[in-house]
Amino acid sequence: MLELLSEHVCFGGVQRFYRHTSQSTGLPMRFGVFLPPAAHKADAQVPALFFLAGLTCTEETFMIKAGAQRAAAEAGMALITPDTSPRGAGIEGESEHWDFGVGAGFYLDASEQPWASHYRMESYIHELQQLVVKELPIHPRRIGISGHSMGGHGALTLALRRPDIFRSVSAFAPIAAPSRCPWGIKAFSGYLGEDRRKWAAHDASLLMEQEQTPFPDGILIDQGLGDKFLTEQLYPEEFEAACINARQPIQLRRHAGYDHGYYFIASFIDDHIRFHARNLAG
Ligand SMILES: N[C@@H](CCC(=O)N[C@@H](CS)C(=O)NCC(=O)O)C(=O)O
Repeated sequence: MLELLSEHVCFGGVQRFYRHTSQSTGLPMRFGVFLPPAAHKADAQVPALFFLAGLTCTEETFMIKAGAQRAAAEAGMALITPDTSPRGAGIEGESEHWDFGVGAGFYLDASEQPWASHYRMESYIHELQQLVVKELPIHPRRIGISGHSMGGHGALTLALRRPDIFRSVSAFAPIAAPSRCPWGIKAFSGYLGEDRRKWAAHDASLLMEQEQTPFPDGILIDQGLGDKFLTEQLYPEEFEAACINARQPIQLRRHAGYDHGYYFIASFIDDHIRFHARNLAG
């Protein structure tokens, strides 16, 4: 059951925000949807791009800051923006850190208490995918996924774990080797415990080592070279090397001067929308 929170006409399509009760997290969750003009036609089923945002963000951040709606309207593509964590779980200290807990769900299902009951963001994204396909004019199999930073980690890992659902994948400045960076180590220790075998199932570079070209149309990653988190937290070169070993086509574009923020994302989002539109056309 979807509760419409707001609706705005945008580039001939419509920007909406919804709330619903999630079985996966056991809590009310919010998400954003942009439907392009092509979705207004009778019996329309448009392709959709899930965009997973990064640490401290909400379902609104990408919709407000990336300026993606113009290209999505032109490409006839829906945009779906989930929140970045459950909210209101009532776990002591869940809002104390900006890189763990609220706003930092890392798109995985926690196995450790007190997080395991509500912090189930991987299951939630799958629940949301099924919900939007059922309730909105979205094609059930033409679904792509992208994301930024923690959301780039989410996009790469969810796509690698379920390439049958997410048929096209890209990322901006992803946390590409979380098992070896401070953000990833903190999140994986807290949500998954200390057994590093569990971590490997949620680490894009380690997952890619076990793969054989899951995305023959390629993976697109953009990375700003002025990104203050690049050296300590992101490691896109590790994911690139794993792709080359697995014969997975990858385009890792390195952009001089661009930082980690949404001015960088806004500069290249149109390329990502067109990349996914091409991959999901068939
Ligand atoms: N609060 C952090 C930064 C958090 C941050 O940069 N978040 C990124 C994702 S990892 C983001 O998209 N923030 C929202 C924005 O830039 O509008 C700091 O103090 O360095």
